[in-house]
Amino acid sequence: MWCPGYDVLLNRGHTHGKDGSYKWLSRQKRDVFVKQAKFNNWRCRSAFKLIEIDDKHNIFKFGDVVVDCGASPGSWSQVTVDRVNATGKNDGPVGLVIGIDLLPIAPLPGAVFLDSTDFTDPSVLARIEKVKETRPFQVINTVISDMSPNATGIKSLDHELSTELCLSALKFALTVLPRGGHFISKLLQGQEQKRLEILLAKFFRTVSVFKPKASRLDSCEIYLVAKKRIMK
Ligand SMILES: C[S@@+](CC[C@H](N)C(=O)[O-])C[C@H]1O[C@@H](n2cnc3c(N)ncnc32)[C@H](O)[C@@H]1O
Repeated sequence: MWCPGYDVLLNRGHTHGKDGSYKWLSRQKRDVFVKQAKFNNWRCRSAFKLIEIDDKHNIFKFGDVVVDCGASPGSWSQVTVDRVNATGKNDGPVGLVIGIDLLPIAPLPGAVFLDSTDFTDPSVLARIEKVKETRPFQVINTVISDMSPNATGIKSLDHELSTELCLSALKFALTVLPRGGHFISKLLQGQEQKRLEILLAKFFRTVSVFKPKASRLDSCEIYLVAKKRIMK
């Protein structure tokens, strides 16, 4: 999905004050993805990561049901709602996004949010099943997870905590996904990455590692993209 300014990755890093003097901008202010997210009404810059992932890997289809783990403030859910709903056709397929997060999430048409909810809580599956009472659906086509642990700053520990979140999303995905379903998860890189890739390859036809341009270069996050669930 192209949007104005999207390809402009470099910024000068400074602006001029009223008196013509140089003023250095904070990283947030000179970040083109932050500006572009505001322009496009995405709730945060993370939206562009999912846009890149889906543009490259063709994950979402009209009518899909997607579970978004770690959904707050909701930009991945916004992108997903856009991509699973046929636009301009009243009789087009209607998709659904079910977002879960520890934090509150502002309502979004096309999505149902279970906020203030720990995704690792065993009751989550039952709560998602309950969504069917108000928004009936047949299957969950894709599970996406952008869950991040509270960073400790200790790289190996952050990796361990991120691996646990990735594994809990995978366990859920393997419980709910039908043959052909897809799974995307953030991972803070570290020694378990290869083992996770090997594990994913047992359950999905293709597994790739993706670092979106919108992901900060100094961040050790990558995304594992596992396509087409295999049923043995
Ligand atoms: C990077 S943010 C997600 C941003 C989101 N993808 C978006 O585009 O708006 C990571 C989120 O993971 C959530 N999270 C971390 N651990 C979680 C858990 N155990 N259960 C639910 N959410 C969790 C955090 O609360 C945080 O909101």
